[in-house]
Amino acid sequence: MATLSHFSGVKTPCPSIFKRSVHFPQLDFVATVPFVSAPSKSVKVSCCERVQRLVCKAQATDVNRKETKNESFGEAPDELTCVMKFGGSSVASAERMREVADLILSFPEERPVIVLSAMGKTTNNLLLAGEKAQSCGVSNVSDLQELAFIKELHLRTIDELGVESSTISKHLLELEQLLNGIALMKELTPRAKDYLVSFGECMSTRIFSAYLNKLGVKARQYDAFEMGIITTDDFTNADILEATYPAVAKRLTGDWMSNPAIPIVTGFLGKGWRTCAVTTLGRGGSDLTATTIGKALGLREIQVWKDVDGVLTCDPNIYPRAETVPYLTFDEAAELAYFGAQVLHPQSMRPAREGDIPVRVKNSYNPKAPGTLIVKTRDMSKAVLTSIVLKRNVTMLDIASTRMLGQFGFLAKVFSIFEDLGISVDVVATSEVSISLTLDPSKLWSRELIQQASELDNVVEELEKIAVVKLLQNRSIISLIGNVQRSSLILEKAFHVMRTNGVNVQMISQGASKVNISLIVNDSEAEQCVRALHHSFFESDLSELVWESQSGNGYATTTTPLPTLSN
Ligand SMILES: Nc1ncnc2c1ncn2[C@@H]1O[C@H](COP(=O)(O)OP(=O)(O)O)[C@@H](O)[C@H]1O
Ligand SMILES: N[C@@H](CC(=O)OP(=O)(O)O)C(=O)O
Repeated sequence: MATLSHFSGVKTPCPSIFKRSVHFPQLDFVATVPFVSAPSKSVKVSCCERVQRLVCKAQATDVNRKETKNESFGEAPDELTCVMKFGGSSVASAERMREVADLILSFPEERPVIVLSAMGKTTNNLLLAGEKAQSCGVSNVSDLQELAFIKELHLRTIDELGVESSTISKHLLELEQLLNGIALMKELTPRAKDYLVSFGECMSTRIFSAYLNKLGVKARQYDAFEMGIITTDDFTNADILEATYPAVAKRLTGDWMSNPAIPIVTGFLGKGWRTCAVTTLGRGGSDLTATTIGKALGLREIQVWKDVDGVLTCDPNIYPRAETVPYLTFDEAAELAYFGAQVLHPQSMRPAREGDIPVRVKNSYNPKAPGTLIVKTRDMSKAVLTSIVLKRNVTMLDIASTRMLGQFGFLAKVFSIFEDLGISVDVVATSEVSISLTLDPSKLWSRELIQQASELDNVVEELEKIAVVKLLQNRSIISLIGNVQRSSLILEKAFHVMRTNGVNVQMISQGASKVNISLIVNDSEAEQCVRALHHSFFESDLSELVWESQSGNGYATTTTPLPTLSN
């Protein structure tokens, strides 16, 4: 991974050459121009100036190579090197888009595929607009506050970046027509929802691509659903299908070889393989788009640029003193994402792990911060706890067989009920005749509230045919992601914190080879537990404990006073 080299230095405006570059179609800067490393003087310069400088340098130093390499002999351009995904907060305004363009240009050695999310809170606003149109049957959807906000944001951005309003005018018009349709039908199906939210990514990528082209940097916009991202037809939560990888590789590599331009791809979206309709990959799904493209092209690295310094030791909204985790394995990151850390999409590690492609989580607001590097293996010899994750609003079921002894097949019966009802289970603790488990809220949340309630009723009704069932709601899963080789130490310390704070752990689960220990507590106690656990594991010295537990007697004693709950 390259270190961030900021394009700073003596201002070198080169207007004539810059102008020429705009009209010079072969200026495939990413493909063939060897960018020169940054001068050391640190003077803030605009993106425009950077491009001018790149163009000057390219023309001054590489004219011969360029001519012989691509044009005279028709050789293929150098391959694409990495994916850079920028989330909604990274492209929330014209200013942020300029900074992202700057950032991309500050990696002269990279030939990246760019994946973008919708601008800022656009996805939320689109969903809200859809729901209002459906429920209020708005006669004139142009009155919808959310639609007005979306229009204003995108038009202002276009204006401030100086790109043509025609870049997205068709989309804005179509969006309004779609909302009118929803209002008329008073219906917002999951399929319509996915089509509705797709406007966010379709517009952000078009604006950004037009802006790069305006700067003289050749870029090409892609809608993921036209580019080979093929998914199941599970609207609002679709899965990537295998056919995606060859299709995406063929399309992106083919275009790049024949006419190099930075691909700017819509994150989050796909195309259902049966319906051919637009699908979405679940909230935060652009991370998955990025890792999918990384695997499809066999790229060197996948970068996901966020608004935090990397993956942190816990959610900074719960505890602002959370620290950056420098290294994670794919397994740790997947577990962390699955158990609720918003920073990564739950499925996003799968393609990266399959392709063994490192994922780097970086902060677009603070590019110099080293971020988090996620790889296949890492040195765990000193690792105890990596991160604490909280999943709120979880439903727990306590199921005890009505026949108390030796009832083989009991667990199989319980799980077949969940299978039949299509409900995923998260955490399980079991004996031969009883089982406690939590239900995966992400699968339940994607359904309507009423549907959720009746689904829970159905589960209980079915289970009551073979067991006594207790339904416990408003629970939280606190997941301790770390080194299971140190599970005794982790558990000792965690339970000490819980006891000191008077919290009763209602269920605990730890797999043999997993990187995760899950504790279930009441929702109302959960955040305070996370803060106390964080303090205990990350803000006190564990080295003595680690040393003692390694050196033989198996007993680790706590030397630091344990914190009590506080808000
Ligand atoms: N363990 C964690 N590490 C880092 N960020 C976290 C963690 N848990 C929750 N977050 C939240 O995730 C946010 C980043 O994820 P997200 O909003 O999806 O990023 P983006 O939209 O830029 O892709 C952060 O702003 C932070 O509030
Ligand atoms: N825009 C989509 C997809 C996404 O990945 O967004 P973000 O990268 O901002 O989390 C969402 O809000 O869910």
